[in-house]
Amino acid sequence: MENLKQSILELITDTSTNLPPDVRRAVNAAKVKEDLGTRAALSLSTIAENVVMAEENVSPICQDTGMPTFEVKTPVGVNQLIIKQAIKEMIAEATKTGKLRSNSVDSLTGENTGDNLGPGTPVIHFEQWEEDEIEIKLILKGGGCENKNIQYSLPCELEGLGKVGRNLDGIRKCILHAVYQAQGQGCSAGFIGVGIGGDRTSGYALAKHQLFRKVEDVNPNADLAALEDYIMETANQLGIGTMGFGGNATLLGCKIGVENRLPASFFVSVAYNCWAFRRQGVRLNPETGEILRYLYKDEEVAMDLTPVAAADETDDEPREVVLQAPITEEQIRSLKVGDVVIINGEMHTGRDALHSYLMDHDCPVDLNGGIIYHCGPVMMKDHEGEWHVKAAGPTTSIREEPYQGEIIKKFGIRAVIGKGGMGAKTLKALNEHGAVYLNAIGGAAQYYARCIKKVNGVDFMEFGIPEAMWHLNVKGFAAIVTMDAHGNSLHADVEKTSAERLAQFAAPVFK
Ligand SMILES: O=C(O)C[C@H](O)C(=O)O
Ligand code: SF4
Repeated sequence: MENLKQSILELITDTSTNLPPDVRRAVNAAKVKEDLGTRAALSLSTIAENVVMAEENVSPICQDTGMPTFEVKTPVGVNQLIIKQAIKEMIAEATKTGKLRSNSVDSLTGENTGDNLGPGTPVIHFEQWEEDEIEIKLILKGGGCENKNIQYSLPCELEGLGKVGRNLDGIRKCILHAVYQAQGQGCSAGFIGVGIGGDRTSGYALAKHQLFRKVEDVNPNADLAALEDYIMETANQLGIGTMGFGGNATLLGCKIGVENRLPASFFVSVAYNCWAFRRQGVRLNPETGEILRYLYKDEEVAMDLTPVAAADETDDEPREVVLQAPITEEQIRSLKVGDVVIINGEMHTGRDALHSYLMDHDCPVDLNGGIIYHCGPVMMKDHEGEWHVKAAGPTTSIREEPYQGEIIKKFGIRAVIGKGGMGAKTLKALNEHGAVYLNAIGGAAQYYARCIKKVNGVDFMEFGIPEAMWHLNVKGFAAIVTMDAHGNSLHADVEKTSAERLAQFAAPVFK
């Protein structure tokens, strides 16, 4: 097994940095579905560019490299302990070289282990099989989309859809609702794996397992194949679109599996995966551990980089405004939902640990007129001790909803950058204190890392790399105003219209 470790490291690196061909085909097809010049089409363009950059730089597609989850199958006689040890060592190695973000956090103390190892991480499932080769599959599913997983216990009642019975039509309603409730927060357009039956634990495991099916494969069960087709057709009529900006491409894949259940239980479990659908697999020689072939590399697929809107093709080109930090209240009040802003100057990262801390502490830097970026980057230190950004896309902002309004007020913040939008409390604070919410493209971690010209400093390293407060000098950082200082929220609008559309699918479809 002299090649085992190298093979596992290659698998981890490839999974994190190189989007598989079936996923690329789905993203390319989504771009064709969107109208030229729309926010959704522009976002898909950025996503495509980001995928190319990640492959070229051999760097993470998204900064959240997720919970590494391995599914390993071994022939009888192969020592699984050796494989387990090699996986752990190579996870730590890939973290050291910036292919993975340090993502393993002690749930009680909040301490980041720094090497992606700890109780429960990485996740490794072993199985024995009759075949001669070793198979290792890996999925890197980020936390933002993981948070949008949902489990339904039937029968139930769902707003807009009415009664949900223990039958195929009830399952249909749950899946549509699952896509609706994710909105853009799990970095739509997304993929879903659905598990029907099982118990609460095995139902979710089944749902996640469906994500290992190729995007294009057809369900062998005719009823489920019909349901998958129906969901693909219908979910894309909800109008949520890429990043929840509205649009025609909301769901890129739907795979449904079924297991038996207990008489008292009927679960429908849905695993939501963002567009940055990073999963790969290899077959290994059981003697040497060398890679015989990859499982999800049927052909090379280039990302569609054709421009979505030439300047003269659309009449209502979004207004582009250049902002230099610190920003004045007057500048902020002149912005409207839909404007594109290009930011130059300093911004500060801050996410869950920082927001909670700032509620009852001072801030080490002056945030007056400043910009907070909801971001947990991948960072590397060079030999001179200087920090470099390896990946830096936005994180889901709604988690900071309990704090954001008060933090804006307390520190005089003028702009909050994140993804997925925020709620009514923040919208009110934006209006009262003269601030805006800017949506960056989730998952576009290479695209944004390129805009960061210098790391000015860092505070709160004790929170761990993703949660620390990084002070970043940026140039040409583009984002879209999706909540302005006048009470307008694109997110509230899309949520309302998609809820209305969801309700149109209440009538029974399957017997
Ligand atoms: O943790 C992150 O950086 C992002 C997360 O995956 C999210 O989608 O919110
Ligand atoms: S930021 Fe978006 S693309 Fe990245 S892991 Fe989270 S949900 Fe996925």
